[in-house]
Order: sequence, then C-alpha cells, then structure tokens
Amino acid sequence: MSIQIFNSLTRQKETFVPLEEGKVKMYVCGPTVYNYIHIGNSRPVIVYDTVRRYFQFKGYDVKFVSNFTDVDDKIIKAANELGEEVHELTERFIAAYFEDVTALGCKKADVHPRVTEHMDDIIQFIQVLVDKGYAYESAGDVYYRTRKFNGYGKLSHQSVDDLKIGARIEAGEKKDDALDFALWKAVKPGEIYWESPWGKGRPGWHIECSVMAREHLGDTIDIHAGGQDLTFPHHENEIAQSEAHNDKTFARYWMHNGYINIDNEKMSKSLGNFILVNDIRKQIDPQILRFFMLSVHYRHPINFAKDLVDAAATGLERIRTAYNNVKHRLTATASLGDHSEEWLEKIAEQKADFEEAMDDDFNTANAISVLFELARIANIYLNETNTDEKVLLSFAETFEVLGDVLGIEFAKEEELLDEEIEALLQERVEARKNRDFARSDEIRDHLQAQGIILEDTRQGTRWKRG
Ligand SMILES: Nc1ncnc2c1ncn2[C@@H]1O[C@H](COP(=O)(O)OP(=O)(O)OP(=O)(O)O)[C@@H](O)[C@H]1O
Ligand SMILES: [Zn+2]
Repeated sequence: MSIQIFNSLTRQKETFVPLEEGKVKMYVCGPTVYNYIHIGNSRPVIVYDTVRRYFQFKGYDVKFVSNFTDVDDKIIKAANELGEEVHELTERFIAAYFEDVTALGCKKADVHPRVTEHMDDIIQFIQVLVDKGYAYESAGDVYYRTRKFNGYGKLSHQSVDDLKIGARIEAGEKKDDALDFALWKAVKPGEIYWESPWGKGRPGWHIECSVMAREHLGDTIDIHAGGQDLTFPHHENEIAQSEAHNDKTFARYWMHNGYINIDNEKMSKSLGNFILVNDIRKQIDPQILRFFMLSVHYRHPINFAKDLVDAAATGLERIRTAYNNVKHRLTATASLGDHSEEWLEKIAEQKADFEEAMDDDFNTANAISVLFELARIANIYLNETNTDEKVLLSFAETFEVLGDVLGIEFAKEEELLDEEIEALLQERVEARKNRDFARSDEIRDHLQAQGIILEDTRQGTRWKRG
C-alpha cells in the first residue's frame, strides 16, 4: 500500500505521490540556536526523523533539509547578555543540539543550512519580491504586502479579513497594513548587520526558510514539516513568499506535530515549564524517551508525566527482553523445528501489519503495538522445545529492521550477564572435550561479537569485556 499523509493544507489524509518517482524532498523548520532544546522541541526532530526513516525503508531516496536560525532577536539578546559574539553563541548551541538529538537516535539531515550562510540568496529573493510588487521598503525595513497574495490563509484556514481583526502594528514598525510582515529589518544600534540594497540590516525569520528550502530542494518540495505552532504565521508566510517568488506550489504536503504538554500546558521556554533534553537524557535512557514519544501518534498531544515515561520504559524492556532471548537462543541452537514455515509466516504478518500502521499517516503508536505482538509471538516460540535457527534469525532480523525504522535499538549495551558468559564458557569447555571445535569456535566468535575477549590459559579460559 502507499503512504497516506494527513496534509494540513487540505485537512485530510492523502496518498503520497512524489514529485519525482522514488524521491522525497523534505524540509523541516529547525531550531533558533540560543539555548539548549527542551523535550517539546525534540518532538518534531524525532517525529520527522522517523518519517524520513520510513520513507527510506520503503525504498525512497530522501533529501532531508533542516535549517538553523543562527541570527534573530532572541539570539542577539542572549549574546549581549552573555557578552559573547553571536557566532560563538550559535556554534555552542548547534554543537549541543547535535549532541542531544544524536542521543535521541536522530540522524543528521543531508543539509543543515544556516541563515548567515545564505545572506546573498536572501537579499536576492527579497529583491525579486520587491520587483514583483509583493514587498516594499519602508525606512530601511522591507515588508511583505500580505493582501497582494491570493490565497493568504489557505494553510491555517483563515480569511484575510478574519486575520485583520487580531492584527496590530507594533511600536517601531513602519508598515502599510497590520497584516504585512517583515522580510528585512533595519539594524538597531549595537546589533549585528549585513549590507543590503535597503541599507544595513538582517532578515526576518520567515524569509529564511523560503530561501533555504529553494536553494537546497528547488521551487517545489514534497513535504514541509514542523510543530503545529508554526502553521501560522510562519508557514503561511513561507507559502506567501515562495509562491509569489517562484510562481509555483511551494510544498505539496504540510505536516504538523502536536505538542508535548506538562500538566496539560504546552511545554515552552516562555512559560518556563520545560525540561531540557541535555538534563533528562542523563537520567533516563534517551531510547526510552524516543520510544515514549513514538508511542503516541505524532498529531496528538503528549502529556509528559513520570508514570507514562515509566510505562514506556517497561514496554521497551519487554520488547528488548524478547529480542535478547531470541539472540541468546541463537547461540545455543541449530536444531531444526518442524513448523518453521508457519512461524515465518507469522513473522511476515507482523511485518505487514507494521507497514500498514506506518502507511497510515505514520501511526507509530500502532506500529509499536505490532512490536509488542511480535515480542509476544517470539516468547511463545521460545517455549517450543525445538527452535529453528531460520525462524530465530527471522525474529531477530524483524525486530532489528522495524526497530531501525523507529530509531530504536533493542540490543542492550551489556547484553550478556556475567552468568551467561560463564555458562557459555562452560559449554565451550564441554565442546572442546568432545572435540566439537565448530561449536567451540562459534561460542568464541559470539562472545567476541559482544565485545568479550577470551584468553586461554593453562588454568582455563579467562574473559574480560573489551
Ligand atoms: N511543547 C512542544 N511540543 C512540541 N513541539 C514543540 C513544543 N514547543 C516547541 N515545539 C517546536 O519546537 C520548535 C522550536 O520552537 P520554539 O523555539 O518556538 O520553542 P518554544 O519553547 O515554544 O519557545 P518559545 O516559548 O520561546 O516560543 C518548533 O518546531 C516548535 O513547533
Ligand atoms: Zn521555517
């Protein structure tokens, strides 16, 4: 079956049809780097990393771009407060970002463009909008003429007249209409700036994504994604800028993830109710955090509560134990069971169910239920007297492949307990006594693969963890 995506633009699930056969061009709005990310901020990173992994699993060639906003008001304020250069501050938090999201099992994007590296492209883009009459300069600022763009409000499903009611012109803004938004901001004293046709200044936030998406993915992209709070005004403004500039559809599918709440309120920096990934990943296995997040559909809210995280930990442990028992049995078995076809079919059914769940708008909650079912079946199989290597390998491989789609590893770091190692060594002694060198070597290789180093001495075999 093909992948269905809930498209915020049409507010319905649609069959994913790529622009170019077999390829996915995807842009995810990235962080403003002036602070460590909190768990709420990490949700879009985990969610869209999983979406990307699933497309790759389905055989698509994915180009994944996610930007860093490395100059803006909040960054300038933070740098001033800390007495640091803007680029020093942003380098520090970009490095911290990579550490945090890597710990959470997220792969790097193919490109992580930065605003400061695209200043010429941004200026040229704005110039085109000015030339086309979609933007105007006003005392060193440049504003987008929102009413000129037909279709403004189509993503957030609001009419321009509704929006007008809530719009205000802030002090210091010199725009013609309250709905207009800044593309370029004139420099204020003491701020970092770039030269432009409109004088010294720096870009507004929305323009950067339009420019960087176009530079790295082209005029039209397949999927544009971000947190649900970005729908309006950020993504609405991106559409207005890009479609006015390119005269083409900007993004075909818009995906938005729900919030992580704490006591049923959005976790956010401004509310101060946040937990930093950098802190919590030292207390809770980050794989548990990822598993916890994926156990809820990406469009639903998640309440971050200790008992729910504990439940996720128990659930993950259940799957890991089944996987480890399968792996363990593989070291001890080579006997042929009688019912391998039947079991192989059962495993294949779980794989198909997993795909069905993920095809349905990346329903990771249901996909995880399938992993629980796979674990349940594996446990039943392990109770059989004769286990077949082929079936065990298929169980192990299915856990690994499906786990990889979710970015979850089931192998434990220290998979073998000391007693298990001792038992295997004892078995190796017996095997050697019986001149079963094949088995003896097999045990040595298996232990080595787990990082256990054996040393045969006159007194017997010693081992240590490598
Ligand atoms: N609680 C949350 N749950 C899910 N996604 C979130 C949450 N908070 C922020 N995001 C997402 O994280 C990214 C960065 O957002 P942002 O920097 O605005 O964070 P914030 O904590 O909401 O900050 P502020 O309170 O200053 O607005 C965006 O994609 C946003 O949608
Ligand atoms: Zn963006």
